[in-house]
Amino acid sequence: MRQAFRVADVRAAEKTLMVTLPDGTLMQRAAAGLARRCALLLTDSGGVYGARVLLLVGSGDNGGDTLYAGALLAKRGAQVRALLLQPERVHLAGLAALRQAGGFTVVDLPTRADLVLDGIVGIGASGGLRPPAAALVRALGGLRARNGERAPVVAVDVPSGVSVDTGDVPGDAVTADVTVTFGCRKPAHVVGPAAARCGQVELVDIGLGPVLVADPAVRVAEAADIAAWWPVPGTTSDKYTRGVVGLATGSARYPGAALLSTSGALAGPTGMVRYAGSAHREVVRAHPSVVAAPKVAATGRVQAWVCGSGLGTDDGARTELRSVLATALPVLLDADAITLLVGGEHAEHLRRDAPLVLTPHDGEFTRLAGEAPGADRMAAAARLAVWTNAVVLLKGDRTIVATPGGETWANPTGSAVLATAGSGDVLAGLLGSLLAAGLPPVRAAVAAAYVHGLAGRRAALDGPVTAPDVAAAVRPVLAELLG
Ligand SMILES: NC(=O)C1=CN([C@@H]2O[C@H](COP(=O)(O)OP(=O)(O)OC[C@H]3O[C@@H](n4cnc5c(N)ncnc54)[C@H](OP(=O)(O)O)[C@@H]3O)[C@@H](O)[C@H]2O)[C@@H](O)CC1
Ligand SMILES: Nc1ncnc2c1ncn2[C@@H]1O[C@H](COP(=O)(O)OP(=O)(O)O)[C@@H](O)[C@H]1O
Repeated sequence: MRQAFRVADVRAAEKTLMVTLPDGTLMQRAAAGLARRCALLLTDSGGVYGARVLLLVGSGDNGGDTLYAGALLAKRGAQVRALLLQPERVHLAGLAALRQAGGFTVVDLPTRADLVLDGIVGIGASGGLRPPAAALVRALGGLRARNGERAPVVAVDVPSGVSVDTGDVPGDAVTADVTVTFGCRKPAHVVGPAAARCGQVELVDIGLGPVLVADPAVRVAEAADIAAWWPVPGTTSDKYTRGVVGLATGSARYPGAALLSTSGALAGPTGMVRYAGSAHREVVRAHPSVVAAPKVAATGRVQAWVCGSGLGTDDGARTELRSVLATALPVLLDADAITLLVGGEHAEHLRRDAPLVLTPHDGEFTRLAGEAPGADRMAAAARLAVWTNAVVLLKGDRTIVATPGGETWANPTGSAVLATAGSGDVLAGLLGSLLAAGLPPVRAAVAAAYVHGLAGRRAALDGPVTAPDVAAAVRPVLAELLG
């Protein structure tokens, strides 16, 4: 598992560490790691010696890191130029080091650079980039490297222009090929549109770890976590002990949602899938292993329910939702079931002891919460989790999972190809299967989003992706993940 920390917690850790270290030590560590990564990039694209390196230098310590890293590259023979955003407030020792190593300053953006280091702002930024910095960022696209392509950009700590604690991108911002960050990841590296601006994120150890005692702002699961959590059958398992998931999904209007949620559930770890709803005949025809009935009330025992995908919002749908919420089982509410919660009609059922998981997209979130997720998606998901006492999976490019207890996760495997009708139904079925197999709801949500994202990526290898392709790709993804 990876973790990302808020700026205030990083600052506190830095302060603790600085007490025991000579001045400037952390900046030297940061700059050394940064220069190492830049040298590797340049080596891959024709060598460090003679390469043209452009430093964009703001007036804070982020600019200081950049100048020292530039000095190290200049010592290795790179032609290093620094464009200072506020020359009167530049990090003086950093500039002296650069000059001493043979680098110098320029006042205009050159037309050629083999590598650009973005040291305009780091974690000290507040608000969107100010006009001079924003104009510079806009002009970067015109820079060409020695191979004639767009000049590669390394962001120092974070791409300038992103909101570090929320992952929002409020205006112009750098789009980096690589982001070299120091001490720990920050939320902007893993959530929101900022994450996509970072390119490959590389962490330089500056010794912050032991003094970073705060809870992480957000966690990110890795393949090993998912493999360790994913339930697998043992020698004594039978179809019931593996868990049975119930699906109250689909309707006469949306029979496809029934089929897709079933496909998702069948790819999960349970030993049986029971379907309850008007599409019961279609479901059994397509998936003979499913045990189907027309209603929740007529369905045999299950260990968790998925309700809502394509269910509709009529009285029949209301009845099914009520039946599911009245059980003492874990319940996942998706799509129309979330819409049915609006107005508080089912409020008394939400105060249940058994786990509840909600999987809204932005529209459903807005309907239920009364406001859009906005710029801070982590905070928005966390608020809804507390308000509903549910684990909330807020869908998107970096799907967020938030618990009522304050834990937040960001999914790293998302892919825009998942933005296709019915892929959420597949996710709901898969997540429900994990719940029924006994996984704690937060792990079920994190694992389902992770595998669903990988399935989207895998399906995309064969061309344009539809929801059935995503469901079909879950199995090969799991085969690889679980070895
Ligand atoms: N923490 C650690 O462990 C370590 C941290 N390290 C490094 O320190 C960095 C943080 O440095 P920092 O605190 O000096 O802030 P930084 O990001 O350079 O920004 C401040 C400058 O930006 C300006 N500015 C602000 N907002 C702006 C905007 N919207 N648009 C334009 N300008 C804006 C602001 O101007 P002012 O508001 O003062 O007018 C001020 O001049 C961190 O990211 C990492 O690289 C490493 O050296 C080692 C260990
Ligand atoms: N731009 C995007 N990038 C990555 N994933 C996305 C994007 N847009 C949607 N998704 C994912 O696709 C799925 C869509 O779910 P949903 O909106 O419920 O679709 P449907 O209701 O049609 O099944 C979710 O898992 C969501 O996270």
